[in-house]
Amino acid sequence: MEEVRESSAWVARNSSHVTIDSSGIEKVVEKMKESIPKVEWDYEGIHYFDNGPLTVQYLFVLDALNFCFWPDKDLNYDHLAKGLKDALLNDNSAFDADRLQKYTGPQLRELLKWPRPLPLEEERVRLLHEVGFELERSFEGKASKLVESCGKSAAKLVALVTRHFPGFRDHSVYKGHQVFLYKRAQIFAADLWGAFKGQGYGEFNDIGSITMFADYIVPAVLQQLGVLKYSSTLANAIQDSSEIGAGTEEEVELRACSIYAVEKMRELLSIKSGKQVLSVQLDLWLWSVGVQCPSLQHHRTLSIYY
Ligand SMILES: Nc1nc2c(c(CN[C@H]3C=C[C@H](O)[C@@H]3O)cn2[C@@H]2O[C@H](COP(=O)(O)O)[C@@H](O)[C@H]2O)c(=O)[nH]1
Repeated sequence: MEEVRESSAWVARNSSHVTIDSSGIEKVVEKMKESIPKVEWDYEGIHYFDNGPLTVQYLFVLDALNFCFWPDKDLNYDHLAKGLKDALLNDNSAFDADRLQKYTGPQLRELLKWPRPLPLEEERVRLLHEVGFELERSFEGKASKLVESCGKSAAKLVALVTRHFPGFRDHSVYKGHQVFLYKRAQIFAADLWGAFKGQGYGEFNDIGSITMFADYIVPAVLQQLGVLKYSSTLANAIQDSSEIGAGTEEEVELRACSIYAVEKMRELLSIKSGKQVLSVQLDLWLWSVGVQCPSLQHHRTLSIYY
């Protein structure tokens, strides 16, 4: 994940609209260093888990669709995770590679028991087809084969996922520089690690190489904590819920500066606590804080990446 770290650091150095406040980082770390918040994966109890390959298939489908919930004010991540879980409990072949290639928008809605079109529904369906097609073509239809071929390396898994599945290639060109953010590919590795508790399909020797997952919740939490500071124009745009275009400087800075800031928090926390802290742990904590704060104002970008 060096390319994610390096390119995010480049954005942070050249940023125009978002700045990272090192005194804000110090304050947060000072408060956290005695007891590093440990958030259980699936603390919500909404994910499918059977300790086997079907869980891997479930998590891959989940993360293929893990983006852009906000345009429907009642929809959130929990509906997706729980909806896909119930679908699988009802029909354990629902995510077979051949079935994934055939879903239509209305069928996906029905599967998730959602009464109206999903945000970016056509894209969601297209990405499901892509996952089914490529799993069938290269991995015997099974996401578990994809994971098995990574030799317990999360970095290899992210590389393989982004190489085979164009929908996971979450990157941007910022001031002429290619920036890699890879939110859904990285969260897939983290979800495996969390669900399988670092064993079996979730065993990765390099889980520390994963960065935080640049979504629309964590940047808002970092801003509230005083870690990120926004220009007044950007702060107003977020406050007014104005849409921020995908690939704009503002959008890339919000995401890349979040990655860089969490890396800095992790480094400082590891030094101050004398324990190795993972970005995944910090992410899960920050995200859980954010989703429990209904008044949190986040940036609004129409994107298939997060
Ligand atoms: N950085 C980060 N972003 C995350 C997650 C998760 C869920 N991870 C689960 C896995 C195990 C745990 O127990 C978690 O439940 C979703 N998201 C993002 O949030 C946004 C949705 O928000 P809202 O519209 O309010 O539901 C959307 O961009 C979605 O992609 C995370 O962990 N980290």
